Amino acid sequence: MAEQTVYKPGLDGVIAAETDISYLDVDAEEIVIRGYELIELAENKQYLDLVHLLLDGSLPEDGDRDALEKELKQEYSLPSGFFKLFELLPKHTHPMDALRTGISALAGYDQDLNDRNAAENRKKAIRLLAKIPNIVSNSYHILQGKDPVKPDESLPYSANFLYMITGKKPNEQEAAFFDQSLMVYSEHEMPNSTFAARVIASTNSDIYGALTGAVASLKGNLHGGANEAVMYMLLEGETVEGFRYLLYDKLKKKEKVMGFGHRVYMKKMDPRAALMKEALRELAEEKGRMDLYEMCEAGETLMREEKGLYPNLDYYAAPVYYLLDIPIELYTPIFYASRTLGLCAHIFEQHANNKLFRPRVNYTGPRGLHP
Ligand SMILES: CC(=O)SCCNC(=O)CCNC(=O)[C@H](O)C(C)(C)COP(=O)(O)OP(=O)(O)OC[C@H]1O[C@@H](n2cnc3c(N)ncnc32)[C@H](O)[C@@H]1OP(=O)(O)O
Ligand SMILES: O=C([O-])CC(=O)C(=O)O
Repeated sequence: MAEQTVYKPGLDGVIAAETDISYLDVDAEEIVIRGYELIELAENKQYLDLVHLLLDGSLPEDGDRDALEKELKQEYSLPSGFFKLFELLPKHTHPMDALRTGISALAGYDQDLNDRNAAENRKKAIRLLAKIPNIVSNSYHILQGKDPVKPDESLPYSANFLYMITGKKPNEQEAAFFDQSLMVYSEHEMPNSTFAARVIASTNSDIYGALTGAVASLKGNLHGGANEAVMYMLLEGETVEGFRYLLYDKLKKKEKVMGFGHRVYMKKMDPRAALMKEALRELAEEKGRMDLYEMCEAGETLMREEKGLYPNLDYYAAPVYYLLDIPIELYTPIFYASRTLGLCAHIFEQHANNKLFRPRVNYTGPRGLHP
């Protein structure tokens, strides 16, 4: 007789892996990343420190961060002729689709595609972390009929990413909030995209394939695509009253309100959203856009009172990106670019201790039919 197992729709609450990368401890309100707490890291460290933590196993010590940054800068450029790929795409292609195409294409340029020793894995991750911001920014510019923006090696890693997107050198505050957003987006245990990447990696498929699948997963508006959707909603609302009206209307029509709810946090605020809310307050004050902050707060209050739902990271990251002058279609690609870090760590872990993912089903169809 077949072994009896319990069916959990959406694998809700199911343990899918053993990992030493990260863990959401909802009761303790901690996002544990290799033993450290993500919010504390985001308040005190930089994205490159997290890169060092996730790829090299520890926070950087004297000189390590600079050395890492140097390695990344050496890998910024894309293979010659690579941008032609984006010239061939229809102009209305979404940047997430362009990114998916770009990552997939990188596989062909990797001479050691299936080499998986620790040194080679690290090299692949560095290459991807260096090149993906270039793909995100410049596939967008090319689709817009503009010239690509060359990376500026005089800028720190994340400031350069923001510069390649906007074409303007960010000031210190803008660069710091952008870097902080990359930190909070970098890794989050077992979301759909990480699971998708690990499922693909578990067939012994290569890192580019696993990352390509993860782009498709992260694009959906129940996952990463929500940050872009939040901003369109805020713009449609226009004012506090307009936004409240829009949200009431969505709730009345039983539509989901993007940026609220979370499979793991459920009825609690995502700790990362609280950090981005504070970033939004400071940026809004600086840029004279407290109206945007007030709209977001009004939405937060309404959703708590009406539905008992709390904001997730996407709700507050979206208006932060708006105030950083980032085009809305790039919000989800930026999330992905940052998450490349966590995804690489998970793919390496899957390859190092692999068991093919292959679950079973509860069959609900007919039997005994004949042609
Ligand atoms: C960084 C990130 O990727 S975070 C996630 C970003 N995604 C979003 O913001 C999209 C909006 N949120 C959602 O759709 C959900 O909260 C999810 C997908 C994130 C989590 O979903 P699940 O754990 O599967 O919960 P599910 O969608 O079944 O929701 C449970 C109940 O809460 C309601 N609910 C959950 N989120 C929302 C929401 N944002 N707006 C309105 N109602 C909601 C559902 O309608 C459902 O109600 P019901 O039981 O009366 O049918
Ligand atoms: O954990 C999840 O399901 C989604 C999420 O917040 C993330 O990927 O950052």
